[in-house]
Amino acid sequence: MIELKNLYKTFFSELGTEKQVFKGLNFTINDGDFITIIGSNGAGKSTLLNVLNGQIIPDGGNVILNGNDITNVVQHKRAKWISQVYQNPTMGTAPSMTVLENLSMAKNKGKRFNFTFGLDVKNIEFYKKQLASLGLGLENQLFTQVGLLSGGQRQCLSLIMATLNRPDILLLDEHTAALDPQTSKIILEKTKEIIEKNNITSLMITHNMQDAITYGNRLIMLHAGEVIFDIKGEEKKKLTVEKLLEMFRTKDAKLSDKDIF
Ligand SMILES: Nc1ncnc2c1ncn2[C@@H]1O[C@H](COP(=O)(O)OP(=O)(O)OP(=O)(O)O)[C@@H](O)[C@H]1O
Repeated sequence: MIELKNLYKTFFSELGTEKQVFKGLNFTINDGDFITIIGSNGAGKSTLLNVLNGQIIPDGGNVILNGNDITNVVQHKRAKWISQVYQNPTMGTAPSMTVLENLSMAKNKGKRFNFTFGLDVKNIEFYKKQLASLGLGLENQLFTQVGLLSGGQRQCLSLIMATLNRPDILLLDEHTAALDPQTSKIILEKTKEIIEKNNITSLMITHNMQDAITYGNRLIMLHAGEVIFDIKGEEKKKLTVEKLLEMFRTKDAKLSDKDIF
């Protein structure tokens, strides 16, 4: 279980303006939750993931993982339990290394560097099986440099790499937003399969409301750094885009549709 307790975070721009993103956010993530996160630009979605992965240390409040306070644990130490796939397919993989080398590196994450990691031949069949299940031909490109792959292939590889060692928490920051609809669907389905099969606690940011409804057991909407909707279980299963929009419109007359798109 992850508890975010009374979180505060303010950013200061170079021009001296300040942006208070969180002002006392409380939020609990249960083991096995697959939470989709929607909300307008600047609502605090990425900041929330960055507080979880340790890239951003909050100004106030605590991040508690299974009863342990990890608020000030640095990002590289959290990488043992937390994996992330980013929107940009160029992040999360090393372009000048081959697919096999990237996979080997991910498999050995957190272990001491050793000079044979680039020759992880014993796992080739395992990697091939993982890649073949995507249906994008990556299993035949183990010795191709990652920089030569398409964005979709690279994002698939990032997903496989992020989940090879079954992280405790998987963070997905609009990881299919830069892909064509067909590839996006393939990766979302694979994401769902990996998460469900391994029961990985996951948070996925998306601007696609239908995807937010289709995937996961829980949907939250962030607005101005607050969770204004937290929809779970049966209620989530019955949700439609129209219902969600209606809930949003009736929540606060000051909000408009542009606040969620
Ligand atoms: N490092 C930073 N320095 C200054 N301001 C920042 C920084 N990171 C985020 N912000 C500001 O904090 C606010 C929240 O940003 P965040 O990236 O969390 O929003 P978001 O909900 O993910 O938005 P989007 O949908 O556009 O990605 C925004 O106004 C953003 O400009």
